[in-house]
Amino acid sequence: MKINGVSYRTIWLAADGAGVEIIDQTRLPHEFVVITLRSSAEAEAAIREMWVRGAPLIGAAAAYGLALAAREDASDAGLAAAYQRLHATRPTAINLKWALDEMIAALTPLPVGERVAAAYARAAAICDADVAQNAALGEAGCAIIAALWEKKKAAGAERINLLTHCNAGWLATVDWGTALAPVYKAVEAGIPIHVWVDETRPRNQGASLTARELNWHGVPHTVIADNTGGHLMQHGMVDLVIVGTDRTTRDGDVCNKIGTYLKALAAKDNGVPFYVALPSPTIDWTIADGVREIPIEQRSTREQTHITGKAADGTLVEVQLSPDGSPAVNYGFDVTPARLITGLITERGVCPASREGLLGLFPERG
Ligand SMILES: CSC[C@H]1O[C@H](OP(=O)(O)O)[C@H](O)[C@@H]1O
Repeated sequence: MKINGVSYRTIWLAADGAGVEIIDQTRLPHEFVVITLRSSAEAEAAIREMWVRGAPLIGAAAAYGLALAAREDASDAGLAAAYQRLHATRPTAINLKWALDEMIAALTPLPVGERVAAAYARAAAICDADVAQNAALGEAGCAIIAALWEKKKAAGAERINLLTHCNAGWLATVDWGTALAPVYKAVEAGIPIHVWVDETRPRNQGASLTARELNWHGVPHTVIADNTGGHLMQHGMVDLVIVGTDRTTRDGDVCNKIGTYLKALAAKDNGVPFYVALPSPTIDWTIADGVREIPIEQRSTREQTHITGKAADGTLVEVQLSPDGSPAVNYGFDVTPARLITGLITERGVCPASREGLLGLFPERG
């Protein structure tokens, strides 16, 4: 995507062909800082501390993390140890395990001396595939928006109002994004679209990252408190919802940022179409029941009790929100059952949130 006219991905190979460069998303929206990862330990930290985040980008970062690990020790044991360290960074996004499995499958058949070059090549291919998949799902989602716009335009509407939760934009992937890819494609198609941006407590990925993206891209948007969406839906101010996902089961249950389930309930109650956008590496074909089988990350309660923002003098400051001694709990994700989902938007098209729907698009998984 473009930032002030300059094209960026979220992760790329450094000019020296060894380091891996990322945008430090903990510094956004107020500071744009690029970090060069030079070790597998730094790649682990980047994922664990959410310098990079978002399921597809976590996968891409893990892939390059294993390439950095291969430079350190390309033996079977060395790669296996790095796999475990990277896999342990965050538990929910299945893209992490998917990417690590892809890397191991590509490297272990090779002589040790060929593994570093192959690792960087496979990591680059994983990134390129993510970009292509998200562009394709963006087109599929844009068709949904376009059809809805035709109806709304005929009824006299001036724009399409879309609500999204958290950040499932290009900052959550290598490029294009998932939930926001259809928005960018709709903007390219000249459809007047406005985005309601859930701030998404506690880390505020919506307010700090989705708003940042849409601001850079010139897409009309409004940041709202997480609890506002239901009210907007009751008053006909939301035409559709598109969110991302960190892991979707073979039966269509969707794990996404905490609060997604509540938006889906409100959408169902108000007859608002609720779509989930995902590239296929986000599908966990090994599980069916998302509520019971998907591990939900719990993060530091400091993310809940404190917040960081820009002070009047432009410096970034952290302040405490709740009183000393008041306990907090910080669940990172929840699961939206398939019954609440209108459709899944994938790189192969749109399908119902069901085993039959997914197998219709991915028959090789049958
Ligand atoms: C396209 S994946 C985006 C997905 O990832 C976010 O989680 P986190 O920021 O904690 O990595 C959130 O669940 C988004 O929907």
